[in-house]
Order: sequence, then structure tokens, then C-alpha cells
Amino acid sequence: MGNSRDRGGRGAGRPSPRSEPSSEWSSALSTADRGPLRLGTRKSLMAMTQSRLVADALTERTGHAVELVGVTTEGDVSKALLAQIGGTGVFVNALRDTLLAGEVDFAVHSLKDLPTGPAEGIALAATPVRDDPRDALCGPCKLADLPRGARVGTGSPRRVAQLRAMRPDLDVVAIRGNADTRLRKVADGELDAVVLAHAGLRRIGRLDAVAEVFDPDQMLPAPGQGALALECATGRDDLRALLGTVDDPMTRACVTAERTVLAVLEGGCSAPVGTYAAEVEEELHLTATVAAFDGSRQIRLSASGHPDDAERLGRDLAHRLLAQGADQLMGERD
Ligand SMILES: NCc1[nH]cc(CCC(=O)O)c1CC(=O)O
Repeated sequence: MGNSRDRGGRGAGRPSPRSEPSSEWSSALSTADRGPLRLGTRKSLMAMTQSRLVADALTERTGHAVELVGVTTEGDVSKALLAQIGGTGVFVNALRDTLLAGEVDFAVHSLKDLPTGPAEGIALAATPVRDDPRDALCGPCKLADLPRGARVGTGSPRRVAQLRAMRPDLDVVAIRGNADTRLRKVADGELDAVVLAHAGLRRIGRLDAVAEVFDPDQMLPAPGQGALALECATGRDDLRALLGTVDDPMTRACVTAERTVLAVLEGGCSAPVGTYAAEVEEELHLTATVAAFDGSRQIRLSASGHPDDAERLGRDLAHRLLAQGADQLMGERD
């Protein structure tokens, strides 16, 4: 597939700089005994930052050194291709290929970029504690203070629909590109504001650009937004316990509920579906919305249940959304 891989970072080709003997983990780990764990990551600043955080957390908990291996994905190479193939999975497939080829031990993804369907030979090994899942408005002022007809950029139908529902007068403009590119359009005056994920802005050190963080009551985030996913090949039982040291079960329950809603609604990352699950008094509280692209109508429902029933909670809520006409709102489906 023409992926290029850069052996970067510390430890490449040298003896492992493992700080502790870490007998507990290394005894079970065939590959890591021979050197640092190889972490496959996209090469963007956001991806490298979040991968470095995961690497450091793993090293702290297990004593294993972790080496970042940058992989170029189709989504990074071609914006045209991204539009053409619709986005689903483009950032993910190249990383999964390197896992299956045994070129890296595990990969770190933004969880919201993962397609909801299972991937053959790939296991979700850990979901670390989630960062802030909310969306943020980046511009000169809060949404309510933007002038009538202000130009607000976003690439996501979910954000478009919810923005239009709050401010039907705005000129919502479709944009692509990484967060830095989008922020530059505001700085250059091409746009009045853009909407981006708070978690991503934090990771690239651009929280200074945030004018307002949307409460989930105003704008429900994308399923899995703000969370990370560690994947490894299904055969790597030696790795599962080690990677599991950075897993957060409540994050996993929340994103399971959110992504099940999306899966049942058969929406990809381009569907106008917003969700938010969180722990409330030891229960999992899930809210989901499906919104018409023009913002004219929204269906929004909530449910609570035990975190162990996250999948059922998501499935039941999705079926209630469908019973209220969600698929009409999502577009022309027969
Ligand atoms: N689709 C790109 C993408 N994938 C993950 C994030 C943000 C960070 C996250 O949700 O973990 C972003 C950028 C954005 O939506 O602003």
C-alpha cells in the first residue's frame, strides 16, 4: 500500500533503555524482550502527541520502553482521496496493515476515527481515560455573539446540523484539513469561526483559540470523541495484559454505548449522529441525537443503565431513535 515508515525516536536499533527489570511483564512478552515496544501512529502533531502520552503511561506502569513508528495513511496523503472514499477508516487502515504485518506491536488511534464494524485480526486492547469529549468554537467570540450570517467552518454533518439548529442564520461552510489548517482560515479572515474537538486542540497546544466550549446540551459530540484506542493483532495475547494497564473500564463502557448507537444507525463518521455517555451516580447515562442536515429537526433521547450493559443501552436507544424517524432525518435511505 506504499506506506512509509520512519523509525523515529529513542531506542531504535539500540538496546532497550528499559528503566526497570519489570519481570512481571517482560516474562510474558516475547517481542519486548528483544527491544522496545513498537507503537504505530499517524505522523500528525495531534497523533504523535497522543501516542507519546500513551507511550509514557505504558512505560511508567510497566517499565517497558516504547518506540514511536510513524505511518503515513491514505487520509494524510490525499485530501481528494479522503473526499472520494468518504473518510471511513482512511486514517486507520494503514496502521492496521502494519499491525497485521507484525511491523509494529500496537497502534494508537483517535477512537472516533475507528469504523464501528469489527476488523479481522485486530483487537481493541485498551481505551485509556478519555479526554474532554466536547466540541469547541474557535473564533473571536461566543456563538451567540457572532453576527448574523457569520461564516463558520466545519467538515462534519453532525456539527453542521447542530450549529444550524442553534443558529439558522449562520453561513455554515464545509472545510477539510487538520486542526491547524482550519484555525488558519480564521486567522486569515476567510472564516469567522470553526468548530473543532476540544481534545484535539489541547493535544496540539491550541486551547488559546477556543472562544466557547459547547455543553453536550447544545452540541452532542461524535461517538468516541476525545477517547483513544490501542489496537493489537488478535494473536498477541502476550501484549494484552501489558496494554491493559492503561485501560479505563468506564471509558470503554461509555464509548461502547456511543459507538453502538452509531453502528445500529449504520452511520459512519460522516453521519449527523451525536452521542454522549458518562457515569452518573454509578450508572451509565447515554444521550444521542440524530439531526436533519439543515437543522430543521432533531430527535434527541436519553437512557440510563448499568455500565456492563453498555452495548444493550446503545442498541435500545438507537432503536428508539429509529422508531421516531431517525433514518428519514439521516438521509434518503430506502
Ligand atoms: N476527524 C479528525 C479527528 N479525529 C480526532 C479528532 C479530535 C480528537 C479526538 O476526538 O480524540 C479530530 C479532529 C476534530 O474533530 O477536531
